[in-house]
Amino acid sequence: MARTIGTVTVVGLGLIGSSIARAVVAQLPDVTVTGHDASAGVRAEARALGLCHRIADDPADAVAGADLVILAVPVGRMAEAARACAPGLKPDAIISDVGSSKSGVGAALRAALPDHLVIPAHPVAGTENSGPAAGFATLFEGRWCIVTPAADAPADAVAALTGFWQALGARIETMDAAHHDLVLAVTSHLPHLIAYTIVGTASELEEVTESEVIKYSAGGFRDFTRIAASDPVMWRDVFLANRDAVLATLQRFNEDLTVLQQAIRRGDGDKLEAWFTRTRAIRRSIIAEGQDDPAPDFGRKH
Ligand SMILES: NC(=O)C1=CN([C@@H]2O[C@H](COP(=O)(O)OP(=O)(O)OC[C@H]3O[C@@H](n4cnc5c(N)ncnc54)[C@H](O)[C@@H]3O)[C@@H](O)[C@H]2O)C=CC1
Ligand SMILES: O=C(O)C(=O)Cc1ccc(O)cc1
Repeated sequence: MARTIGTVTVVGLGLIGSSIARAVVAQLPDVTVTGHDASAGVRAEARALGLCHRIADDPADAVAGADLVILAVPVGRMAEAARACAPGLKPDAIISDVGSSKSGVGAALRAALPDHLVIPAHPVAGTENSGPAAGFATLFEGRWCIVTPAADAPADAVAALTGFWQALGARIETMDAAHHDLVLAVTSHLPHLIAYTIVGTASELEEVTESEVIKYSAGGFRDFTRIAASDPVMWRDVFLANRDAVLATLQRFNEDLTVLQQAIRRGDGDKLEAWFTRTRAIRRSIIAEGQDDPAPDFGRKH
């Protein structure tokens, strides 16, 4: 018989956890959602916002009876969150997460819960904001959710988890955790590192006063400041967890940056123009395939 998910517990009620809770309430009227957060202040805020059917103070109590438990805490906190839930878990519960890196998180969760089924996942959707008030029910609509099951994960459980994310509006891709980490190092982690770098560099340049940074930040720099406002704890953990893939990607990036630096120094306009023509074609092909951001202004609206 196909697995059904009637009760879900979300552990960690920040941007992503609160968005899951809101989306379940909005999209899955037959599913009961319970929430827990280690912070008493966040639990109080979640209660005031009416995010879940129930908010539990104790993690083991929160997961009692849950068919699906989703850990939505920073990557470096996943294992301790799982251990705190362990005494209350149903033997056949599916344990999943939303962490931005997958190999290390999967290994940590399986080590923390050796007798339970762990199916890691990553909704590739978010904003630079954090906390329970920042979430919204439509966050996952039209966005990818990458699921990284172990090769021997039961098919009915994988289908139940992917069906859950599809019900929240997500598109599903299944891949190996190591491949996920390499892809996301390029498409998400490196861009965040570049944004953190460029905003820090600009503020440290003595001739550019802080007021000038603000005054002239209407262009591309403004987009970098949005990304560089992302949660420091979350991103510290992502870079520590996805160290190898980020360092490999950064090596390639530095080599390419040196090529462009050399072209500028040598006055090699052909090289620069050819490079920029190629990158423009990449952007245009992404748009032609309908792969561009379905909500381009989402970061500013919420
Ligand atoms: N922010 C984003 O755009 C995205 C984030 N992610 C991933 O989602 C996860 C959560 O990120 P956000 O929701 O943005 O963070 P957030 O900072 O908004 O929320 C995290 C929450 O986890 C709670 N928490 C920390 N340790 C805990 C523990 N041991 N037990 C219970 N609660 C605990 C915190 O009190 C906080 O309320 C991270 O793993 C991140 O990598 C995934 C996709 C997008
Ligand atoms: O705000 C942005 O531009 C993002 O890139 C959001 C984001 C952050 C982390 C993820 O793992 C997935 C999406």
